[in-house]
Amino acid sequence: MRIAALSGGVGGARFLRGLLAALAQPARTSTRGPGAVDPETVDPDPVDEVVVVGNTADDVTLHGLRVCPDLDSVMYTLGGGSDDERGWGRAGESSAVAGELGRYLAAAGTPPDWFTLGDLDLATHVVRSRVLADGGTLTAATELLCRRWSPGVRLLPMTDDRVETHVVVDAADVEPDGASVRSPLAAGLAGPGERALHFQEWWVRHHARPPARRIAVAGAGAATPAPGVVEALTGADVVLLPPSNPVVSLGAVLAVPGVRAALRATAAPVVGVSPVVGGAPVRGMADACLRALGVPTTAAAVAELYADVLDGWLVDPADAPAAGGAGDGGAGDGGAGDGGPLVRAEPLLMTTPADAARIARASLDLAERVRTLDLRSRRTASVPAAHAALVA
Ligand SMILES: O=c1nc2n(C[C@H](O)[C@H](O)[C@H](O)CO)c3cc(O)ccc3cc-2c(=O)[nH]1
Repeated sequence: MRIAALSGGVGGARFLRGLLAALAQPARTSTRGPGAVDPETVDPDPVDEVVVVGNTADDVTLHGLRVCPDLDSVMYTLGGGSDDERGWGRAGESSAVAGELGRYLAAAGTPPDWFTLGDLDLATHVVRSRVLADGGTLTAATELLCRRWSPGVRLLPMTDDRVETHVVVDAADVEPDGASVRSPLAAGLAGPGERALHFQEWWVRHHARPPARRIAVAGAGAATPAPGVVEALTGADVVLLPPSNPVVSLGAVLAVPGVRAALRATAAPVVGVSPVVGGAPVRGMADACLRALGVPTTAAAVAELYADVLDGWLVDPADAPAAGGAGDGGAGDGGAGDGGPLVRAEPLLMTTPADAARIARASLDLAERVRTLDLRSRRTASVPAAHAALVA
């Protein structure tokens, strides 16, 4: 079995860690007792490969280094080197270089005090930037970095082209200063009385507080999928959409037209896990991003963003009555309507690795159920307008 997944940062990475744990366990419990494995209970369809297509629209160039937060979150988390408490970067990190950089740049009047690159993490960005400066691709850099981490998946950037999410805000809400990110991709995004902020500046520096008038995944419209991405999605037996941010993470991956086209074309069941539980994002500030698109923070509204690609939708029991879609009458099934994906309920708060493994197993079970039913006709023919509007 070949599994392909799209991913953002921490939410996607933790789901994927659960997926690998679930795949490492026998599918059913032996009748001979805990720990024993009956030959007939071993999963008859072993997993050949898991390919992860990572979001690169959060990427930012700082101090001349290309930083790829979402690819790194997946790589560190699956490679056992992430700082799980903080949610990003390396475990056991220090910040001596950042401190010294701060002293140099404060003297120049441009303190970069809102985005910290740790000492260990810096090595990752140096290696990546060196590959890129030598004319290599982000795919090649990612492959090289993953050789050190052995994440247990094939990690691919969504594209080798430069794509960056920018958030257009009211100019009166944010004063420009020397610590702002400058990016050539911001050109032309802001109209009169507006300012385009690099996503990291809006998210990390301003905590997503300045209301977003628009969110633009700049460069996506002209970008092509990185080598292997289309093949992984069209050749997969199952495609999973983890509980990542549906706008700036999975929305950005799907903003690359060839990626969305591959998902629309794949014969594999596409199953998503809701990032919204009880009307609130499970982590991060996804509600601020959804608001910019005019989309309510509900599991049903997020499913609508994926309506042209989604066959199965895992929601929390708290959201099941309102989740829409089609139920199949199975245990834990929360759907009721006629159209849309097959909806199933499963507690989605991912507090422990065991929760992540259980949720991943439930998503694979739902994919299996989708496979036995003919649900592809429930997908919509056109790309949902709110997601289409992200492409710039
Ligand atoms: O809130 C922060 N998030 C930081 N993040 C997290 C991050 O940029 C965002 O949370 C994600 O991009 C959103 O998915 C980093 C990620 C990296 O890979 C490398 C460095 C950082 C630094 C910060 C930081 O200083 N503050």
